[in-house]
Order: sequence, then structure tokens, then C-alpha cells
Amino acid sequence: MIDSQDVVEDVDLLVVGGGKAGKTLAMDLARAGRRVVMVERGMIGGTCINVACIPTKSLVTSSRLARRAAAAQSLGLSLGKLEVDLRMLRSHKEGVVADMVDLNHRQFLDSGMDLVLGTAHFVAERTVEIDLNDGGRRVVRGADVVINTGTVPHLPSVPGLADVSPLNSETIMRLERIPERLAVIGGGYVGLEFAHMFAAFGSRVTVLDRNPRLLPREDADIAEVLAACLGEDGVEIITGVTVKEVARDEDAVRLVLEDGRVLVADDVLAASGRDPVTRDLRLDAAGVRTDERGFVRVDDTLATDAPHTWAVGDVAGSLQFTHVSLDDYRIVKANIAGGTRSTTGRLIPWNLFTDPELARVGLTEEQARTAGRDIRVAKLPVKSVPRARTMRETRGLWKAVVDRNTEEILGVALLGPDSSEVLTVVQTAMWAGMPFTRLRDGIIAHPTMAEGLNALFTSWVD
Ligand SMILES: Cc1cc2nc3c(=O)[nH]c(=O)nc-3n(C[C@H](O)[C@H](O)[C@H](O)COP(=O)(O)OP(=O)(O)OC[C@H]3O[C@@H](n4cnc5c(N)ncnc54)[C@H](O)[C@@H]3O)c2cc1C
Ligand SMILES: NC(=O)c1ccc[n+]([C@@H]2O[C@H](COP(=O)([O-])OP(=O)(O)OC[C@H]3O[C@@H](n4cnc5c(N)ncnc54)[C@H](O)[C@@H]3O)[C@@H](O)[C@H]2O)c1
Repeated sequence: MIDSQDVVEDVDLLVVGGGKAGKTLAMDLARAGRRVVMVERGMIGGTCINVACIPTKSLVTSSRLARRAAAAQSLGLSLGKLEVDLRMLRSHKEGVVADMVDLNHRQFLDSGMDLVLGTAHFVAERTVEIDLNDGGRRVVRGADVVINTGTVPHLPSVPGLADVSPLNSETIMRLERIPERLAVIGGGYVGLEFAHMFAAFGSRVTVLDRNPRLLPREDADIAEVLAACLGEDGVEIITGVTVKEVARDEDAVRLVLEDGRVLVADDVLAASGRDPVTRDLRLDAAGVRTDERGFVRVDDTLATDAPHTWAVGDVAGSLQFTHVSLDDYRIVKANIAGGTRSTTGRLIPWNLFTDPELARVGLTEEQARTAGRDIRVAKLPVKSVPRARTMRETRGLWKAVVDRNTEEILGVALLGPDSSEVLTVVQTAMWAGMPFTRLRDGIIAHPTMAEGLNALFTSWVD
């Protein structure tokens, strides 16, 4: 409820939560001369740059280098004994983050937006009350409101887990020691990236996932090769398991599995998905509804159930990637201006930053067959790409799925070094609607990883 004493400030755009989509929209409209308030409770720049993509990928750079350094002799170098200095690792990561936060902050201020540091909750349609971080409160109403409050790590309801102070994707990056034994509950994106990273830093890592196999949304052949790479690097993977209970036993944590096995670890990382930040937003007051998991309900234009109220990024149930949140910004920007831009049919790529990395876009073989498509499938072991041999990074498998009749590329899974960069080449071809033959027959510079695309599209297995 708005208090009768409250002064309600009216603005053109009110952004609640400064995630990727919201901050980009706020800056754009402020630069265009609109009155914009963006409320952020603490992380200037949002989750990605503070506690997710940017710090993890900074650490992935270090862990890859550690792995390369361990193999230095095969490259003709003698580097001596590798030592991981956690203090320096953290300072590398924190330096990258601090620079990006600082850049974001300056851009926010330069744009002319009113950046309000505080926690917002709704008190009426299009209206929030903000508890300011430095005391006091403001009430702001937007002609348009964009909800961009993101997600936070989920704590799985395993008996005893909460009592052993499990790590999550944020706290593991603040650790002051490398755990000798690390158990990871959840073998998804967060779990696998941290598992592979900590294995390179010297931890004995075990990943536990309840799915019968790793990455069930990927084709089994790709997931198997990735699992084998992780295994070679010392990551133990146990799938199809349920953790029955967890307890601290003197200095160690004991994880009792449903089948009776017991795993002992120094630390446990809970990496079993993320919860939407909607619980304390009092969305009812705004007329905004959520689904059964608490994500804001939106239609394909990202409109919520309330007029002139939009939701973007993770909290809107979008695929949880920063580039998807950025695209949500494009959609809402167009729709606030009266357009009807839709989320339907977006071609969304993603990368899992293990080592080698898995880059994906479009349909898997299994999805294409389930959809009844008449397809051809190509597979190329990464070791047949000359560039991979020069780098001595020959692990991995590339796979492509094309329409047998139209020759359209339906999807690729590229597991190998630098795959995330090569992926965009394929995606560009898909955007342009090119037949696969253009990548098969085009001149691609030698020796590059992208050159492997010439060979991939001749390597039919079906
Ligand atoms: C460990 C990890 C690694 C990841 N790596 C990648 C990657 O490599 N590539 C990739 O594309 N994606 C990655 N992701 C996913 C990516 O981080 C998210 O999809 C992305 O950050 C979502 O952004 P968003 O726009 O939804 O909002 P967020 O960036 O989550 O922003 C929401 C903001 O709202 C603020 N907020 C919340 N409630 C309130 C309130 N009541 N009042 C005021 N402010 C509020 C929060 O403080 C936060 O700053 C990773 C995620 C994790 C956990
Ligand atoms: N490189 C990237 O782009 C990147 C990196 C990290 C995270 N992300 C994003 O963040 C999202 C969240 O990542 P995440 O890994 O937390 O979630 P996720 O949904 O990707 O994976 C969670 C995994 O945990 C398993 N699980 C859940 N409960 C369990 C339990 N009780 N016991 C055992 N296993 C259990 C699930 O089977 C699943 O495999 C990702 O889906 C992704 O969109 C992206």
C-alpha cells in the first residue's frame, strides 16, 4: 500500500534489479533523454560480472593454464613444479571483476539514469517502495516497469545438507584454501565448470548427479566424450544417484548415497540449479503472477499479467544465459516503443567452459529425430583438425546435424579447444540460411580450429 504521506516519484522507466537486460535498457532510454530509475540492491552490473560468468571464466583461464603447464614438457618447456597460489588466483579474479564493475558504474552515471542503491518491493501497480541502502526510502512509479531481479543458488533439500554449510557458486569463489576432497551435488553447468577447475587446482573432485547420465539434454555420444575427458583429468562422476543424507563427521563431511555408498569430502558444493528472486518482491501488489516455481509469468513479448510491466532475464524463466538476457532487452525495448517483438524462434547458442569446452547451437541429433526430421549426421574427432594437433589439445568430438533434403544446418555440438569461438561461424551460417556445403567448400585459413568445419561437413556417419 502506498502511504498517504508518501511522495510518489513518476518516471518513464523503472527498472527493478540491474541485470544484463535491465541495465542496458536503463542506459539506452536515459541516454535518449527519458527519466529512468534503476534500483539495484548491491551488485553494480548484476550477477554475471560480480559472481557468475566473469569471475568463473577468469578462474577457468587459470585452471586451463595450470593444465597446460602440467603438460608443458610435451611442448618442449620445463616450468618446474606448478604451485597454485590461491591468494593470487583470487586477486586475478577480483581484479577483472572490479574493473568491470567500475566501468559499469561509470557508464550508468554517464547515461543520466538515476541509479538507486536499495531493495525494492511492489506496493501497487507499476510502483515500488525502495529501502535505500544508506537509510530512508523512496516510492517510485514507472510508466513502464521492467523486473530484472535474476536468480540465486538453489539449496537442494537433502537431509542434513544445510547443517554442513555447503558451498554454492558464490561462496566457493571466496574459499581461502583449496579443498583436498570436493564433492559436487549437481553435474550441470555450474557443477562441471567448478569440478574441472578445482581438479586442475589439485582437489580430488567427485560429481554426483541424479540424472542417469551427464548432460541429458545433449546427445549421449557428446556427453560420453566429455565425461571421459573429465575422468582423465581426475574428476570422478557418479550419475543416477540420490544423496540420502549429509552429515559433518569431525573435520570431514560424509555424504550417504541412496545405494548405501558413503563419500567423504572436505567441502560440498551445491550446484543443483537456481531459484528466481521473486519471493520478497510482493508481486501480488503489482498484479504480476508467477509460475509454480516462482518465475515471473510472461508471454512471448515478455509482458507480465500487469499492464506496462515486463520481466526479463533469468527471473522471467528465460534460458539462464547473459546473452539471452541481453536479447530480452532488445525485445522489451522494441515492445515498450509499441512493437510486437517475440521470443519465439530465437536461435540461442551456449558454451560449457570445461576443458575442452562444449559449444552448442540448434538441435541435437536426438531432438531432430524426435521432431521427425529427415537428417544427416556428421562427426569429426577433434584430433583430425591440424590446429588441435599443433596445440596438443586433441580431445573432443564435433558433431553436426543437417536436413537431408534442404541441406540446412539444424545444429552443432562442438566439443574441443576454442569451440566457443568456432560456434559463431556456424551460427552465422545458420542465420544466413546457408546450406552446409558453404562451410564444406569455403576457403578457411589454415591452420585454425574453424578450418575443421571443411572436414566436419564431409564426415557423415548417417
Ligand atoms: C557460476 C555461474 C556462471 C555462469 N556463467 C555464465 C556464462 O559463462 N555465460 C552465460 O551466458 N551465462 C552464465 N551464467 C548465467 C548468467 O550469470 C545469468 O543468466 C545472468 O547473470 C542473468 O542475468 P539477469 O539479467 O537475469 O539478472 P542478474 O544479473 O541476475 O541481475 C539481477 C539483479 O537484481 C538485483 N536485485 C534482486 N532483487 C532486487 C530487489 N528487490 N531490489 C533491487 N535489486 C534487486 C540483484 O542484486 C542483481 O544485481 C552463469 C551463472 C552462474 C551461477
Ligand atoms: N557457461 C555458462 O554459460 C554457464 C555456466 C554456469 C551456469 N550457467 C547457467 O546457470 C544455470 C544454473 O546452473 P546449474 O548448474 O546450477 O543448474 P543446471 O540446471 O544446469 O544443473 C543442475 C544439475 O543438478 C542436478 N541435480 C539437481 N538436484 C540434485 C540433487 N538433489 N542431487 C543430485 N543432482 C541434482 C540436475 O540433475 C542437473 O544436472 C545453468 O542452467 C546455465 O543456464 C551457465
